[in-house]
Amino acid sequence: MTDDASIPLLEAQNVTKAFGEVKALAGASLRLGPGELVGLVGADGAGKTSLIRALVGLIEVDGGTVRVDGRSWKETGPSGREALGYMPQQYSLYPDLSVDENLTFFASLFGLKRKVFEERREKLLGMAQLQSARDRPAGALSGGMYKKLAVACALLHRPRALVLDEPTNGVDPVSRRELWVLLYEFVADGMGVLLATPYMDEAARCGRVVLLAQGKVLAEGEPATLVAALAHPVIELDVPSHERSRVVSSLEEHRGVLSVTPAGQHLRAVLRREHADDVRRSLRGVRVRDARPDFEDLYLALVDRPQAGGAS
Ligand SMILES: Nc1ncnc2c1ncn2[C@@H]1O[C@H](COP(=O)(O)OP(=O)(O)OP(=O)(O)O)[C@@H](O)[C@H]1O
Repeated sequence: MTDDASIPLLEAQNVTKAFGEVKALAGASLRLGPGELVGLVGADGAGKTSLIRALVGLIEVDGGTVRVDGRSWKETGPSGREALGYMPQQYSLYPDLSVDENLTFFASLFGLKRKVFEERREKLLGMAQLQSARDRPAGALSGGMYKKLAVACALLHRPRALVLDEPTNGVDPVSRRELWVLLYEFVADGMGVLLATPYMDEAARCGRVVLLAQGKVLAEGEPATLVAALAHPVIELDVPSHERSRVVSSLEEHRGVLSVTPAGQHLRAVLRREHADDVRRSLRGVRVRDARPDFEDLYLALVDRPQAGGAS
């Protein structure tokens, strides 16, 4: 890999990919630079895995271009992979091998010299807080420890870019936080990290997000900037539980409502700006207050009724 910071580590431009009749990617673009933490956000089936697979050279695209460090996969050949650490959604470690043995196995795939490997192993075990579990079979680790070991294996060869497909799926909140602390450390060291996530709170923690729906990018930018640009008001409603389903149905049918979601004891709704007064009038008898928009509001406003737009 070159050290030219102006060249993205990974870049997809107008990528299309169909599986039979299904258009998984319909002109998606994304770039990842050094020291960036980019979140690829979208619902199930939005095309996140397909875009990631295209970026890491596992599937050939039908149209558009994919570049790793400024070169196509054809140009780099397998050497392009050395630049990347990749953790797919179903990451397979060897369940009967211990933590140490799994690391040893993956190090051998990358042809690491013994001394180099031993140094990196200790550092990674320390970062992932797995030292005390090093002799435990991978199959006996908790979900979070397993994921951290998988990340450690993906980092053994010191990639400049790390690509993670839904890394915190099925991970408890404490391990999730530990994983995030690790990711921030990598990014602070100059690594580019691309992570696919269906979780809005995780998306909001990324430096930049790319919102994907039906294989297309709906919006891209810094989460706080995107939220600030949401042109539609958000309200919270106090609705007694026996009234909830009726109020939800009537809101969902209203053309002025972009999304309705339960929020603890309340309901939360994003209103189309031009119909906001109309919606409020229709809620006579319900206690309504203005709410501060968050990333989930933005996402739902864009994805639920994408024709409405919302963030520029
Ligand atoms: N190998 C494949 N063969 C057929 N269809 C596929 C294949 N891979 C993906 N698809 C389809 O392409 C679309 C996008 O799938 P993809 O896995 O990229 O989405 P995703 O956003 O990663 O979803 P998830 O979070 O559920 O993994 C889906 O409709 C999916 O069924």
